[in-house]
Amino acid sequence: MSVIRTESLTKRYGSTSVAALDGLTIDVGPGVTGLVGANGAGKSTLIKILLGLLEPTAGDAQVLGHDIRSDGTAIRTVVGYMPEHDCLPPDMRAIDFVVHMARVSGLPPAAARERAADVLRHVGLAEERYRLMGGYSTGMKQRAKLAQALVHDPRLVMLDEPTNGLDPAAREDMLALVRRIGHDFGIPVLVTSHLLGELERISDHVVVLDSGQLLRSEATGSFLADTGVVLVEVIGDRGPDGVDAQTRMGEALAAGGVTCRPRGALIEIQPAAPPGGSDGIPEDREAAALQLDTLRNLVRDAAADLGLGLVRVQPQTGRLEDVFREEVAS
Ligand SMILES: Nc1ncnc2c1ncn2[C@@H]1O[C@H](COP(=O)(O)OP(=O)(O)OP(=O)(O)O)[C@@H](O)[C@H]1O
Repeated sequence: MSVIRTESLTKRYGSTSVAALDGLTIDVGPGVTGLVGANGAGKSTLIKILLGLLEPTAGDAQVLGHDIRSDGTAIRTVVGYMPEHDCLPPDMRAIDFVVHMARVSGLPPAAARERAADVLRHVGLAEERYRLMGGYSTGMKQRAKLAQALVHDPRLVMLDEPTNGLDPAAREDMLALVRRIGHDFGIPVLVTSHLLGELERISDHVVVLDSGQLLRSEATGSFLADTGVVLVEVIGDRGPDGVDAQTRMGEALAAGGVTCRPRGALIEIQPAAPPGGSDGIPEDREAAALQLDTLRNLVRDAAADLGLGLVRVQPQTGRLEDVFREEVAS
């Protein structure tokens, strides 16, 4: 089921020749989707287009089945939006602001008050809801912005850099809240971050943008699992020539045709040559599992031949940040 679909979406601001979005085609489903990319990659531009707040230069998009060009109002009725920048009136109390936003969304007064108190409690502002927002910390402001995005029971929420300006503890709290929205409340979430690794723990799916273009769009699991690198650790005695266990094992693996190198106390095995992907990482999971099995057997036999203890043979899961860097560099 598609929550968001875009087709060759392009946006040029004014007469600039550089496109903020450049032929972007994505299909976003339910769950939490992380939209990541460096500053200026086009994340905010995409969100504003999806909300019908900004006209694309070319291309099409639908949000929950609504067309962005003709159904902007309908989209904003069913989508909760947390903007990147501070948009909170400093001389208003959070409770009044969130009630106001609920009323703007069409909730009657009593329901708006009840719902506002509920969402403020959910985001952790129960105690502070009667304080003026001008005196809030950045973390409290981000929570108030999140509360107003949730107050009208949206069917989808778009959160633009919700962790911006937060210290590590507040950042973790915010990420946990985002995960709850997607997983416990079952509301699809599109959440952006310029910190590439930040969303990998809470996202089901990741869309990576680079200079307005789609770099990758896939399930977070496959993103993180396909480095193809395997780490090996052995323990044991030095050889008769004084060579340590790690080096002996590395030499044995190399003699068996395995590309490897020391990494600290570990041995890092690079992905084998195809079958499969051009970089040696098989494209289908079955082939990858088979390749790993063969490698495990080879490693086990080499350790046994040398009389070494095998502490671990472990596929290295990648980090989104590394995948991104490698792809931008290539
Ligand atoms: N109103 C505007 N007028 C002209 N150029 C703009 C405007 N808004 C954004 N841009 C440019 O479009 C590109 C994409 O910007 P956008 O804000 O969408 O990126 P972003 O990924 O959200 O970055 P950030 O994380 O810094 O907000 C950038 O080069 C930016 O300078």
